[in-house]
Amino acid sequence: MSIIWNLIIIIIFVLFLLRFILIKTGLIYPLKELTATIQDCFYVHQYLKVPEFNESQHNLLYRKLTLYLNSLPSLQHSDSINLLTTFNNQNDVVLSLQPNQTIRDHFLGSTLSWKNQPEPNRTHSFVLAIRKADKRRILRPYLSHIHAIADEIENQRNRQLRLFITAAGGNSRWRSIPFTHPSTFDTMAMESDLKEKIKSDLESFLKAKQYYRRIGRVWKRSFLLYGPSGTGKSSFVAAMANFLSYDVYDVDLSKIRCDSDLRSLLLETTPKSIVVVEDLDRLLAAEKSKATSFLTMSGIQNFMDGILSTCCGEERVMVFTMSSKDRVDPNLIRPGRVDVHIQFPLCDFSAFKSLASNYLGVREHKLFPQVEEIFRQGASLSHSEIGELMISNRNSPSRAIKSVIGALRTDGDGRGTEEMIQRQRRDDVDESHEGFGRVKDLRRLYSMFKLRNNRRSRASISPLP
Ligand SMILES: Nc1ncnc2c1ncn2[C@@H]1O[C@H](COP(=O)(O)OP(=O)(O)OP(=O)(O)O)[C@@H](O)[C@H]1O
Ligand SMILES: [Mg+2]
Repeated sequence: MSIIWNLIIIIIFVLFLLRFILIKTGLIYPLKELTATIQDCFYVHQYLKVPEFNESQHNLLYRKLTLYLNSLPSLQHSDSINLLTTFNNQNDVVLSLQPNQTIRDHFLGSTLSWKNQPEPNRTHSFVLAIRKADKRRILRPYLSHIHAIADEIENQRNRQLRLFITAAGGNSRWRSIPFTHPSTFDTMAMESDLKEKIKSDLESFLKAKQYYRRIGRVWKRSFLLYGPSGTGKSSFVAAMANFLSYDVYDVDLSKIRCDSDLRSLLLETTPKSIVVVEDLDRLLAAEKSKATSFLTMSGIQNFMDGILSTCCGEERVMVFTMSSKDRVDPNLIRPGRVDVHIQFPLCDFSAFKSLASNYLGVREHKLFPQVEEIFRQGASLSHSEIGELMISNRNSPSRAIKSVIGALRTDGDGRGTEEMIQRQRRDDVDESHEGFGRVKDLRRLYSMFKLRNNRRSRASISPLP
């Protein structure tokens, strides 16, 4: 009896070992193929051909089939496949069947196989082998399934992001233009840990529909980006939109007359979008000073809570930017209303190196130790100021870095700050006719003064519980 038990244990062990080896070496896939081919021998098949051309015209079904078959997970296990990039998006690598390659698919419990068959006139056809017994039951639903999946892939690929802006005149309508901002998380000069945290926060948000439903919360995530002017808050919003493939709705509160205007604007936004309110602190201060404003604090809070958005779909990200958290009512940015606070500090040495690598293509330079020393002494400028110097001297990295050193030095002993203030004053005159221009510039001046005292603040993300 014990011999039989030992034998059983040995057989189980050998089977496990064999399975492990097959999986590790990838031999499991050709083996599965072989079993499926042997099984197929016991069925009678019908062959249906989908040619690339219908007389001289492109066959639409062939095109959709190409998209569908290239998306099948089983394609990844094939011995050899073509790797292609699409015209629209060069980062989008697609797999494709090679001539005479066969791929299996499973649908409603049936196994089907497709062969990419070259034709004599340099065109191709896909040939479907379907079991005769299954044809009546599955052929129609299978073709509809192929159409649906191909359409979905096509929509995803062709999706052109749009930027919606509040139309002038206060009639609460959005106007949209293609959103082509090139900013991505890769081009943002900020701490890499912070970037990774934000990316994984956004990724886990995307997957959390059921979770939000279960805990009874609106499926949205709110971010507060705060920091001095030119430190990348707006670029970061664009990077988020590109990362998530979301449209951007830029809410200009100065054009909103009352709470109901704000409500109807929000109701007109679509799911999978980022709703942005820039310079919230400045706008709130301006609203307060207005003699007659029908936009109330509770209206703004309801808007931020996104309660209204539940009736027209969820999956929204809301972003508020401001120069400093200190000047707004803490209740406005309390946990639950704003989930993640991200600080955008002035440029430090590590951000300078990212900018130099991005704008000038230099990762190391003999002037870097000098730059580091100046940063260590407390000098700093905004990313946009340093970026501008680099762009205007992009043909000579040494000149660019020297001009940054010069700007940091002048700023360090105070002359730069004065110069910048003068420059701001000139801008002030130019912009003062534009509603909030003066308030914005005063804010910029304020950040220039702060610049001298508070250079070395580090980037931080503070997710609220
Ligand atoms: N962290 C950064 N990384 C890379 N580029 C940056 C960064 N910060 C700013 N820039 C560059 O500086 C310019 C201005 O940045 P941006 O408009 O995003 O700043 P901001 O914080 O929104 O300023 P403001 O508060 O005045 O609106 C952009 O062209 C951007 O390319
Ligand atoms: Mg901005």
